[in-house]
Amino acid sequence: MSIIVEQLTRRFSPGGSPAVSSVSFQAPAGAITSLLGPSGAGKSTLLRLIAGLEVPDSGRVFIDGADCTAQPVQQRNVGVVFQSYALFRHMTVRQNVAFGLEMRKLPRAEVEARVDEMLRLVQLEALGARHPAQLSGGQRQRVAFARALAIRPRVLLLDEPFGALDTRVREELREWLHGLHERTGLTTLLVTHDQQEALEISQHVVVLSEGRVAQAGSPEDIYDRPTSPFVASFIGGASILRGHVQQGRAALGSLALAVPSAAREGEAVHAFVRPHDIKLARTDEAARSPSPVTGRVERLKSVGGFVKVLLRLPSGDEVTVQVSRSEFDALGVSEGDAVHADVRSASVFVGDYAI
Ligand SMILES: Nc1ncnc2c1ncn2[C@@H]1O[C@H](COP(=O)(O)OP(=O)(O)OP(=O)(O)O)[C@@H](O)[C@H]1O
Repeated sequence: MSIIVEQLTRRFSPGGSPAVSSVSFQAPAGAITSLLGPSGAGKSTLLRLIAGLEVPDSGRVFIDGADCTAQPVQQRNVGVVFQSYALFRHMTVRQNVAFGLEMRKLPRAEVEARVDEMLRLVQLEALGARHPAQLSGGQRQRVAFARALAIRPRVLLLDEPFGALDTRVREELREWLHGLHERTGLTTLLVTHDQQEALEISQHVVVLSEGRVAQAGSPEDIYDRPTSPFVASFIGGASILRGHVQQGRAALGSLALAVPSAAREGEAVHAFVRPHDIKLARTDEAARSPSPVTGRVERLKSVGGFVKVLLRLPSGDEVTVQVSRSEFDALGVSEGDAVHADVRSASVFVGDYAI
């Protein structure tokens, strides 16, 4: 069941800027769609508008092709999971999962059968008699999923569901959610500010900035073909190079890159270069690189299996390059050394960089 949002706007104060401003997008049926953006971009407000927990000033929400803008939350039949577990502390896991079913006055036997099914689905069969306080954070969040899924929702709406958990549990649950989605096939909207999470888990990504859609597309589109400086800088930890159009190319220090077709001679340009899109080579191997730029290693930082190399280019720009530990060992450079930097890929935009 698809979710379609048309020109949705929500303003919290009459004169203020809208939290969500003329937002339109489609979440394809059966896919996980991420709503990705920095804090304050309007992600949660958008999710709440789709859930029916907020009323839009204008615009429409369609679930499975039907306009549900005027429907209250209970009638939309959506499953929602928030960052805070929002479990009832005085109830057992089973009672928590049964809650929505009892509200809907399902027969006792059916409630019990559905709770068993949900606990199996989230792999918590053995913990039904426990109270939330006796569970780990990850287990509590799985109970929240079981509760949301028990009502057989048409779509699943997730607001930073792993936001309160530590990195390792978060990564485990990301995998777990992937498996859960494969088993249920439910159309899912996931609010996250974590680009890694969005790129890894979803088939469709809607990037939001200041209440508007900055770009929507597949994770590959968003990562490889950012259409604005905002998306290029928000995704992928890129370094920025500044320069001008010279002889139809972006002259960025000693680099010359292709420019967008609209660029005029002499106009300011800037480029975003991702840390793994620069290949480093020793200066005595320069001949192998087609257009090498020589930079100086300012700082080296070892981070787990890779090394971050902070490079100062002759233009004065700084770029961060990421190399695997084994590549770095083979390179054999130290702070202060000169190295050749071969930029393999960059996103070039016309204008000065300003965010
Ligand atoms: N109930 C509210 N009353 C007034 N302003 C609100 C309310 N809810 C959200 N806002 C404002 O709307 C804007 C968008 O907030 P929202 O929570 O949707 O962003 P977000 O992208 O989810 O951010 P975060 O990741 O920090 O939760 C913010 O400026 C926020 O202060």
